Amino acid sequence: MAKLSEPEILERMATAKGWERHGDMLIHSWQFPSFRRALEFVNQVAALAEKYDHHPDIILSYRQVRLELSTHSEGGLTATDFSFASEINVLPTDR
Ligand SMILES: C[C@H](O)[C@H](O)[C@H]1CNC2=NC(N)=NC(=O)C2=N1
Repeated sequence: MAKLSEPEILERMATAKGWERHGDMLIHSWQFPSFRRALEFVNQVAALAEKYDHHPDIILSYRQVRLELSTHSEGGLTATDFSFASEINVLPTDR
């Protein structure tokens, strides 16, 4: 999976709702009603990570979850990061 060019990244950012770009990373944070809910969400993300063999950095702080997506092997953002972001965006986050 090739590293995306700057124009390709900018084009895809328009569809990555809620995600912020920080250099070579896509970042999104969520606040959940409880630690249990935050952990459930992390477990769903972990299942996707294993399914797609693509593993975001996951920061769980009490009720808050922050995900950082990047393709380490390419040293940048690839199409996989953007498809992964879309998959995460359809997970329930306000249950
Ligand atoms: C062999 C396996 O495909 C690689 O180690 C994968 C696993 N998950 C990964 N996840 C992410 N985010 N970047 C990678 O480069 C990566 N490499």
